[in-house]
Amino acid sequence: MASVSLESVSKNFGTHTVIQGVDLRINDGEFVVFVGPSGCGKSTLLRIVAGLVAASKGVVTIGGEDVTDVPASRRGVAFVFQSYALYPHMSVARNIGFALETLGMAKEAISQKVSSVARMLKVDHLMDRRPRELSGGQRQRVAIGRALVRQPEIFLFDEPLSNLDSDLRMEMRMEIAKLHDDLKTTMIYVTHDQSEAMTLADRIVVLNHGRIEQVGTPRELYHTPDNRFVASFIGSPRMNFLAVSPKTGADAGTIVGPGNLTIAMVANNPAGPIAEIGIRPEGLRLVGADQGRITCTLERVEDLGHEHFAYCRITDDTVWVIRVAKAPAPDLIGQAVGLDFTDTALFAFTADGNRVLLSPPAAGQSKANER
Ligand SMILES: Nc1ncnc2c1ncn2[C@@H]1O[C@H](COP(=O)(O)OP(=O)(O)OP(=O)(O)O)[C@@H](O)[C@H]1O
Repeated sequence: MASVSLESVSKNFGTHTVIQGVDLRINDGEFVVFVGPSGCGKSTLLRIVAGLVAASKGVVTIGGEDVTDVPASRRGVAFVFQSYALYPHMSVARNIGFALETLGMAKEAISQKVSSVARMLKVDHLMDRRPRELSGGQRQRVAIGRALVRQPEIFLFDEPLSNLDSDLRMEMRMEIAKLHDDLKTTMIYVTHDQSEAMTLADRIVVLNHGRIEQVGTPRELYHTPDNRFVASFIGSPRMNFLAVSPKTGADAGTIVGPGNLTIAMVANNPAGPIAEIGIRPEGLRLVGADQGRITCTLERVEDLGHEHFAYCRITDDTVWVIRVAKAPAPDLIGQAVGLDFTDTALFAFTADGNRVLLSPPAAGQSKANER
């Protein structure tokens, strides 16, 4: 096991800066997931840790040792790619054991290690097959087996499950979580998939334009995002937002918005005026037109079986999504409805996207339950 630290790491490809001054410490045995929009630099950052891409600036440390100039093969890391990258002409057994062959390990020892890894990953009945004779899930298990057999200090996964269908993804996700529980090896994992990030990670790193927006546990990011970017990125369906105007003068201490919305707030917030509020789909309740705190038009309902999503138009360019347990009556579509919520469900943001508190935290309240 090993810790990883990145200090002021940047990467340029020509004039294009892809990673900008990243500082990050990953603890021994931790499972850290990188998320962020396409092209934000997740894979590049992972490759910098692996040594497959050289940082333009900064220092990479693994297990306390500066490895910035150490080649990938001597960093004690194993990489699992989205594309599996198996050797097509080799059997499953040779694919898994090949790295040990190149190290010059004795045949008998390789065979024992390969068998034990193959049993663990449930591919021991496929040892003589070639990769083309395997399903996507089986190929990914072999790719993980190939990494596992080397007993690396750190596992790096770059979207390992994105070629699999949703059932297999779920199954493999549970197996990767179990692997981490059993081995307790440091793992860094890149994904586009929210549920993978939320369920696998000890901590999630949210990247945007090559910078870290926030690092935290899945719960911290969901309940106490630092800014609008993280608030909108974490959560599916995403948080609802609405532009609002804080009142001044005699009415200071209230925000007003469309649909007769009025919200009490701290007057003269030191971080700057509140420009936008946010609320998650489960923080809203659909009620009668004149019973809610905001009036809107019910436009559409999606039925997912166990839950429903109602889409309500608040203004010409704002539609909110509400998670409802029971589908509203079909004749309500196109009609005015009300939305109710408590202030504790609200998030507030300044015009430059920083999150601010609507009311001062109660004495002794921690960041984890701050809203
Ligand atoms: N070898 C390279 N040469 C030039 N530009 C590159 C190279 N590798 C990556 N990039 C650019 O760096 C940026 C970040 O790419 P990267 O693959 O790290 O993003 P990502 O967040 O993993 O994206 P995705 O989620 O789409 O896989 C992109 O703009 C990409 O085009």
